[in-house]
Amino acid sequence: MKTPTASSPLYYIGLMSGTSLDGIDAALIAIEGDSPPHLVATHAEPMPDALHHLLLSLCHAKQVSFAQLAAAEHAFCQSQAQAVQRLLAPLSISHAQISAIGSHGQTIEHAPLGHNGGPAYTLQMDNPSLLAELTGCTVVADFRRRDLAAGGQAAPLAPAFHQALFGRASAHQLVLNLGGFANLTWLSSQPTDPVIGFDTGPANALLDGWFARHQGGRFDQDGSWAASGTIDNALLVRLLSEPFFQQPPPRSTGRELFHMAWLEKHLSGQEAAEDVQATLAELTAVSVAQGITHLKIHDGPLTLITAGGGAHNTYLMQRLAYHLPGATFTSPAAHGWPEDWIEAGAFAWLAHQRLHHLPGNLPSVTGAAGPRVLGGIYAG
Ligand SMILES: Nc1ncnc2c1ncn2[C@@H]1O[C@H](COP(=O)(O)OP(=O)(O)OP(=O)(O)O)[C@@H](O)[C@H]1O
Ligand SMILES: CC(=O)N[C@H]1[C@@H]2OC[C@@H](O2)[C@@H](O)[C@@H]1O[C@H](C)C(=O)O
Repeated sequence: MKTPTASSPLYYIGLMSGTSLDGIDAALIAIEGDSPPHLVATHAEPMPDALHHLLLSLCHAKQVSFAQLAAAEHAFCQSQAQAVQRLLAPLSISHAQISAIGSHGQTIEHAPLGHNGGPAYTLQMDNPSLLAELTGCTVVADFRRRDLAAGGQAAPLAPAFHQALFGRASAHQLVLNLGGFANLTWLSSQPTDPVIGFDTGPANALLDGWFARHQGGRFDQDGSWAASGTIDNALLVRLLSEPFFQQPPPRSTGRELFHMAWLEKHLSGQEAAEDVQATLAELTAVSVAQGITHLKIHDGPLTLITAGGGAHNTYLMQRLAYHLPGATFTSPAAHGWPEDWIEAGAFAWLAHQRLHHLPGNLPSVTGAAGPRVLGGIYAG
């Protein structure tokens, strides 16, 4: 196994298609010596409408045929291969120089506590064998299930990567990812303190779903439709009564709990659609602020590195600032990592960890019995 040195970096590609189902993010990273991973190039492969709707329907399907699953998996893998092709095409780095692709796969369902008394499971649709065949690269995949097997939540996994990227600063770091769901990572200024990380609740998944239903289109640009509404406090209280928001970490969640039917259950039917959108943004802002309060930070002024697509939602960011008075919001771009690329970068880094037999999880975050080497290798 090659070891990275300052003169010969190792290259990895991370492929992430998150719970927003907006597209496949491809990030090429370089690992040189002991330095934090470096972002070299990126490509966002848009999710074709047909695939977006197919995956969304699978996430909420009560019954699925094997043929439907196979069709979705095949189309998804073709898009992944396309993403790799388009990422590398303008570069002087060839497929042969890629140590491995880290493929997250598409989360279809996540039930780390099991369902109705059944075993814990987390399901990422993926076809790493086909991806290895289509790209000629070694693929590392199935990152979550080893943590689950060790009694962990299998999510969030990004906190370990946040530590690799930002953990050397002398001051504390608080990283907020606003994806389909939101998660927080706390890196203390004392490197010996355990990393804390957990999902705070829904973010873009519900905002996108309500927007698509009432306005058409994929998402509420800059949160302008939400900003045109009024927060419905009674609705907010009903939404926040969901026990998940009171659950102590380790905790993770997804579309199996927070879906459109969950929202509808709490609606009186009298609400204006834009008021619901404003209230959903408020739900994200309040649940993140409550998550931060739960951390009881006494480590200097609060500084947040905000990442994920929700960091572009101006209205949501204004509501977060309102609920976190005195906090400073920074972009990870200051560390060379623009907000949209951290998660894809995380799965590239996890592939490196796997090839070097290094742990990928943080038991202090997921609750697993111990550090574990995550993922399986599919030779190129
Ligand atoms: N300019 C913008 N205004 C409002 N929302 C935006 C904007 N840009 C991106 N978004 C939101 O970000 C979402 C995509 O975010 P991201 O790529 O972080 O999600 P994800 O990869 O599915 O995340 P995760 O895996 O963490 O759930 C879009 O679906 C949209 O809701
Ligand atoms: C099961 C799953 O796919 N979870 C995602 C989701 O999207 C955000 C949040 O919920 C986080 O827990 C996780 O993704 C990131 C990459 C993580 O594991 O850190």
